[in-house]
Amino acid sequence: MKIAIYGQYYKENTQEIISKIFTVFKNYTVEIVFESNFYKVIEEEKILQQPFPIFNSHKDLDGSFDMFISIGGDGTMLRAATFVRDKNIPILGINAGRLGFLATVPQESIEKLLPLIFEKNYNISSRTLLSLDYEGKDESLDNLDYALNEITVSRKDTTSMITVETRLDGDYLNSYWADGLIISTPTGSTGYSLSCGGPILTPGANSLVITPIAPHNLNARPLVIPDDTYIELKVSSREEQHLVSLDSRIIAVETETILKIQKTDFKINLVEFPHEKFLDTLRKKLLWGEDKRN
Ligand SMILES: NC(=O)c1ccc[n+]([C@@H]2O[C@H](COP(=O)([O-])OP(=O)(O)OC[C@H]3O[C@@H](n4cnc5c(N)ncnc54)[C@H](O)[C@@H]3O)[C@@H](O)[C@H]2O)c1
Ligand SMILES: Nc1ncnc2c1ncn2[C@@H]1O[C@H](COP(=O)(O)OP(=O)(O)OP(=O)(O)O)[C@@H](O)[C@H]1O
Repeated sequence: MKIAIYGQYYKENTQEIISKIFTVFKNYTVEIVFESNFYKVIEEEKILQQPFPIFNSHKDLDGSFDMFISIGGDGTMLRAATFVRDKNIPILGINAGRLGFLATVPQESIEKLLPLIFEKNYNISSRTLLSLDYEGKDESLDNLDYALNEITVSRKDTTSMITVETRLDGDYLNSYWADGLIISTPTGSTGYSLSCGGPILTPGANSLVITPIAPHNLNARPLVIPDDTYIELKVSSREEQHLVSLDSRIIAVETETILKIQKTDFKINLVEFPHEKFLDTLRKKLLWGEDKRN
């Protein structure tokens, strides 16, 4: 099995996590390839007993890889998706972070759960993504014009609200007067959208959520729409530019630009183990099980 390993940070517990992974791997035939920046740091820390091959960018990943292991929190998982892109390589998230909604394997369970990938005892949770297009698209996007969690428009360099004219399949929906607007996938529904009052969607729901950020149209509420809807947003503002975010990445765009948002034709596959399924994560991470009355 050929496995890519990626992490954004080296912290005091990274060595222990890598050592647990290697303890499992030594029982199987595994070809390990590290992401180059992560490899540089762990080499400096001298925790590897032999050299390993590296990959530098998404271009170095191909169909020969069976699995992509992300060591970190949800932010690292979002970055992992930018390496994997449309390559269909399943991503397994080891949670070295805090919440770990997407990175579902706790450090303590590495030795128990990792062997399951070799026994093929896991499910794939396919996640919908959103793509962004507009005339004069920013080159800095470097083809990273899609989001696993959400695409958001928001105000820039002003405390004044922006107006977000919104069309669904060409039909006028509303002009939100707000700090911004979130278009969220089911995956992103437990992220920013949730903080703004949006509903939680299970990963398999074929829907998207449009959630305004602090709307002054007090009647405006989060709206669930089919995920094959073609969404157009046009922001008006006192400023010349507004912000557009795709997950953790952010760019400035001229106001009055028509932003075209739709579902991508590929998905990101997350590895899901028994007992670490979405519904378990909901109860554990959003503390639903903490109400002692039931
Ligand atoms: N007010 C908010 O809630 C708010 C504001 C901005 C961004 N975000 C979220 O943060 C994401 C970017 O992550 P980052 O690491 O760069 O920022 P960050 O460091 O500010 O982390 C944001 C938090 O959101 C959590 N998170 C991310 N994706 C999630 C998901 N799908 N379900 C549940 N929780 C999730 C992370 O665990 C982390 O605790 C964005 O995609 C957005 O969803 C949330
Ligand atoms: N490779 C790693 N080794 C050890 N700890 C890590 C590693 N990557 C991340 N962490 C820890 O997790 C924290 C958060 O990481 P990350 O930015 O990936 O997630 P996040 O978006 O903040 O989400 P979460 O709430 O899940 O932590 C880091 O500040 C660090 O403490």
